[in-house]
Amino acid sequence: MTATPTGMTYADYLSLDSILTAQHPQSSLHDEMLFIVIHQTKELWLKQMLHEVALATALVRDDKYSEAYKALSRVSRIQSVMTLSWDVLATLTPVDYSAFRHVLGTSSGFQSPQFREVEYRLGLKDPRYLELHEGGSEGRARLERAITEPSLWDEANAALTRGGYSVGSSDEIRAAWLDVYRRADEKFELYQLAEKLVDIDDALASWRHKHVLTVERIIGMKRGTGGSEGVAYLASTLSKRAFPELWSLRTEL
Ligand code: HEM
Ligand SMILES: N[C@@H](CC(=O)c1ccccc1NC=O)C(=O)O
Repeated sequence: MTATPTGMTYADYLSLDSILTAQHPQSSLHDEMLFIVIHQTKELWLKQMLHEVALATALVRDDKYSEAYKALSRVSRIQSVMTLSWDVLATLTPVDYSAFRHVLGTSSGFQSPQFREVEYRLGLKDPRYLELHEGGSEGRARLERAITEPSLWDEANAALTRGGYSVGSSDEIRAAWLDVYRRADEKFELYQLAEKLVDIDDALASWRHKHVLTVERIIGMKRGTGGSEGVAYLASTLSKRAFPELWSLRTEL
């Protein structure tokens, strides 16, 4: 292989010096490295998901549906990889995790601004989670923007309005999407958009299921480091839906 004319190397391009020196285990225990790498990988995938969701939201706003489907399909494939990665973490045994769990202090997935931003950008805007992020921090500022700006679901419903539907209440939103599903042949652009959104909600629920199952496998019914009840709290999030009307309308089909 010849060098590129710019002199750019693999290590330069990927900032390997930064990312491969960013693992700082707080114990000398072997398995803590796995815990760190799994979580750092997750944050990189969340970053890519936010990048795709932002693009898809703008494309839906501009009625560029087939380009939006590409970004949305990529989001659900990333979610599949994240769900599969629970199987790697499940090799961490309860005894091996409890040996270093104390170094985590009160840190927790609760404090991941990117996870919450994904929820907010999709349309799941629960303001109670804002308080978990320190006022004035970069994460808090991002979440405040995300909760204010139109979500992917807001833009999908705005597309319905442009298509002549009225979407003032949840009942109207469900009735409008129900009509799209019943007339999928004519309304194929909106119909396909809706099914891409269901793919994402479905994949998010699968990720949540695997999280709660893996957590029960590793810490049983212990409380979470973030202060929640643990498994009971995570189980309570399983019914969350970013696009609830796309689920409830199915009873009518
Ligand atoms: C040993 C492994 C893990 C355990 C025992 C665990 C446990 C928990 C618990 C108990 C909570 C509730 C908050 C709390 O009280 O701390 C939580 C929240 C969370 N965890 Fe984990 N977790 C683990 C690994 C992971 C991994 C690998 C990810 C991401 C890939 C993750 C992402 C999250 C997120 C995003 C939340 C917030 C969820 C929400 O509010 O809906 N966790 N985790
Ligand atoms: N809540 C977990 C700890 C945990 O999940 C965590 C702690 C620090 C950094 C990342 C974590 N996991 C979720 O993103 C526990 O209760 O053991």
